[in-house]
Amino acid sequence: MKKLIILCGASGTGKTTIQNYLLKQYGIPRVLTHTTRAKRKEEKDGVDYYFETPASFAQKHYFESVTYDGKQYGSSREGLERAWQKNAIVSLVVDTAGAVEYVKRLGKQVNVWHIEVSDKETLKDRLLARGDDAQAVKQRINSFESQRDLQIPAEIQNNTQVIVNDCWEKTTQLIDQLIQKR
Ligand SMILES: Nc1ncnc2c1ncn2[C@@H]1O[C@H](COP(=O)(O)OP(=O)(O)OP(=O)(O)O)[C@@H](O)[C@H]1O
Ligand SMILES: Nc1nc2c(ncn2[C@@H]2O[C@H](COP(=O)(O)O)[C@@H](O)[C@H]2O)c(=O)[nH]1
Repeated sequence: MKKLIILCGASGTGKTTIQNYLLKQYGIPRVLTHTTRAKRKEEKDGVDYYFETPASFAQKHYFESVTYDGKQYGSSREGLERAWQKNAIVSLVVDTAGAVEYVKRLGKQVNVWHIEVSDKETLKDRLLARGDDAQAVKQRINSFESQRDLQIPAEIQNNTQVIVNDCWEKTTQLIDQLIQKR
């Protein structure tokens, strides 16, 4: 059965870093999604996201879409199928609302990993270290969506794997165990 690993959690917890590790270490492809937010330094269209204008975003058909920190994000069935053509296990980074939607619609094909940190204060430092603008970091950390995503939604609590990403070495040890168990 084709499988989808969903990575969710608050901003700065390390979802994208883990997604990149899965790609590099295990060849697990990423499902690309669409957004209207501005590109960050180093990000590339068609590699990190499909970057859209509000008009081009509105023309696409999405499996699910959300507004997060004032910007639009959406994932498509085509994006998922494209990744599944490369490999039977793929990964997708979405917010917790997206995770709930995928579990509702794809059931046992989905494994949700909720990425957390023990000390919320480290999130701001991580986003600043990533090169994000200080004002944008403040807004992002305080956004309703990032605060909400610190917790696992009740609907998916029983079948979500928690990964506490405080120490990268411990995180990779746990991920290696989870992948090898499969
Ligand atoms: N275990 C860790 N220890 C220290 N820094 C880390 C760790 N994991 C990730 N980081 C760093 O934290 C920053 C944020 O990580 P990342 O971009 O993966 O977070 P994210 O959850 O995808 O955030 P967002 O939702 O805002 O896109 C990056 O600079 C990354 O290198
Ligand atoms: N529900 C969805 N959430 C998505 C999608 N693409 C990304 N995201 C989530 O948005 C926030 C912000 O992302 P960022 O790259 O601007 O930091 C983060 O939680 C992502 O997981 C999507 O298609 N659907």
